[in-house]
Amino acid sequence: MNAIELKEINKIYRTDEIETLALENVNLTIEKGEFVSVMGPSGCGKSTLLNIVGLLDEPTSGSVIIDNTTIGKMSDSKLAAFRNSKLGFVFQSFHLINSLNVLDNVELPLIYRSMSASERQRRVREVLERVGLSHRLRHMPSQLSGGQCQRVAIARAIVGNPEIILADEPTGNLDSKMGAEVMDLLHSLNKEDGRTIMMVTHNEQQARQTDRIIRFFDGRQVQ
Ligand SMILES: Nc1ncnc2c1ncn2[C@@H]1O[C@H](COP(=O)(O)OP(=O)(O)OP(=O)(O)O)[C@@H](O)[C@H]1O
Repeated sequence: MNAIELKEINKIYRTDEIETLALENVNLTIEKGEFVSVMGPSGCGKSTLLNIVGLLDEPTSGSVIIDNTTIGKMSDSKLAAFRNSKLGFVFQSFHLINSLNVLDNVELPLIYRSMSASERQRRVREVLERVGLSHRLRHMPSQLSGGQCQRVAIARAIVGNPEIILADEPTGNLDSKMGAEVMDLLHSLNKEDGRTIMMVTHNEQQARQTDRIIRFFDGRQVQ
């Protein structure tokens, strides 16, 4: 079973003056339960790829298939609901809401689901326990270390129980010890919970610990 399939993906950014071919004929299959790294030099198209897989941007041509559903023309609300149920996002700079405490940040993806408040609270506490932050529920992001912020962000990414986690340089802003903790957590979400993970990274050592490295150069897959 495949979690992610890309077929003949091209992405061209057009402005008045220039056209940039950011992805060229990308074909990619990621199986359910795989942990894959995406590597390549700055500007080679990694973020563009992650945005397309994450349904945050559309390819210029080609097809995107997530969990056996071909993403065609869906209304914005259908697409948002699909994204919300299938995909969890983790970013380099955490993207937490600074004015909300840990509990409220993690609850956000559940707000639009038909779920009772008590069920939401139960689920939020469960995932915060999963990432080892049960003792920091009422802290604000500014009162947490970088590694803790990223663990809150991971809890938020998994609270809706998505099968796929997309991580864009998840340890890029962390020192090596905190980075290793975050990587351990991602590996356990993959091995123990069976989630598919696609991670962009510049860290060769972390990439080698994943099942497969996909390398890009100049918008093309090189192996
Ligand atoms: N909105 C945009 N408009 C025009 N060109 C863009 C846009 N976004 C990205 N590009 C171009 O597309 C190419 C791929 O960019 P992308 O951000 O995907 O690279 P990247 O591999 O993620 O780089 P980095 O490692 O530096 O984050 C680059 O040449 C970039 O300049």
